[in-house]
Amino acid sequence: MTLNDKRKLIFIINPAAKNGYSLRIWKKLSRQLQDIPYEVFFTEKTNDGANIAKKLAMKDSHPLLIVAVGGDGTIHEVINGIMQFPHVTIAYIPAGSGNDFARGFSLPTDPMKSIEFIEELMDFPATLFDAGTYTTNQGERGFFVNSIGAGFDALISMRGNRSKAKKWLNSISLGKLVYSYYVIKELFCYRPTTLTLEVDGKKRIYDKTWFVTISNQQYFGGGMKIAPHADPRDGEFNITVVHRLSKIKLLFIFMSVFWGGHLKYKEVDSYNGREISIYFEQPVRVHADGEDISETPFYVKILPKSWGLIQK
Ligand SMILES: Nc1ncnc2c1ncn2[C@@H]1O[C@H](COP(=O)(O)OP(=O)(O)OP(=O)(O)O)[C@@H](O)[C@H]1O
Repeated sequence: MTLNDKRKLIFIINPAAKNGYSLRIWKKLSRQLQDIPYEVFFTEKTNDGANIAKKLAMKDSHPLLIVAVGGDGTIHEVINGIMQFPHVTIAYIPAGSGNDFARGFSLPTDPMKSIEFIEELMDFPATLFDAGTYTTNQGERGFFVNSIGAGFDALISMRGNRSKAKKWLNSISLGKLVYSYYVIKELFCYRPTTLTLEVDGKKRIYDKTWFVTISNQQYFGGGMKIAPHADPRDGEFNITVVHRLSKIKLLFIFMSVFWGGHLKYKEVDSYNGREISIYFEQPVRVHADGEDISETPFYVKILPKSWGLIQK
């Protein structure tokens, strides 16, 4: 890279992530950045992260380093904005409640440590990672980098994200309690249904399915190791299906996901794939990187080494 090719540094900040923690972190970070030129943009509502990133990428063909500051929802939006713009590289400062992106891509979870290595490595070659692309029957399209999933987990994630209680529980660092509440509540109402997957041309049918998760990296749900064998650089997804089990056993297996112990149960199936169609007999909710997007059916495909991240 020549001097002219040095990346322009741009921050996109979600000031609302983790109930304002993100904005407090940014105030600290900006003091550290006093000698470096940069531009900064703040999101105001859902999807601003993607729209701001896309506008910047389209406007400027100079190499850009866009640093997302916020939670998993923020990095999800920013990456959606820059996919297919190879002159844009991504960096990330974790300032949300879940931190699955930081865990899954081996980034420090401490924002101050993150800014130090971003400053140090901002003009070095980026590491290229896989992403997934999805298309639903309703016509929604987009990208994901952590995981996409349908069924019980997507319903919990939608209920939790929309919950008003999450805001004030986040302010006392107990935001995750909201999800535990909805797990127990929905457990009594949820009706598992038949899932048909077509994975790289091969059909697989699962009756009484609770959920399917298609993972690019290991973590989801704020630190649960749903896909211990997923690797975001291997050109494949790791698929996890949980089916045919009682509510009590689901709770037990659910807890074992925190250390990846769920794979030993016969009701949990796990294998790799690149191109997958997902159909449930009764439509169920779908999340992409923990954000509610639509309902089934939908189709996903791996995009190997399709975006660059500054990584230590
Ligand atoms: N200024 C804003 N005010 C309110 N919501 C915003 C604002 N900017 C962005 N958002 C929305 O906030 C939502 C949550 O953001 P994000 O996921 O980054 O934080 P979080 O929920 O605290 O963290 P995590 O997803 O890691 O648990 C996103 O869906 C995003 O679209």
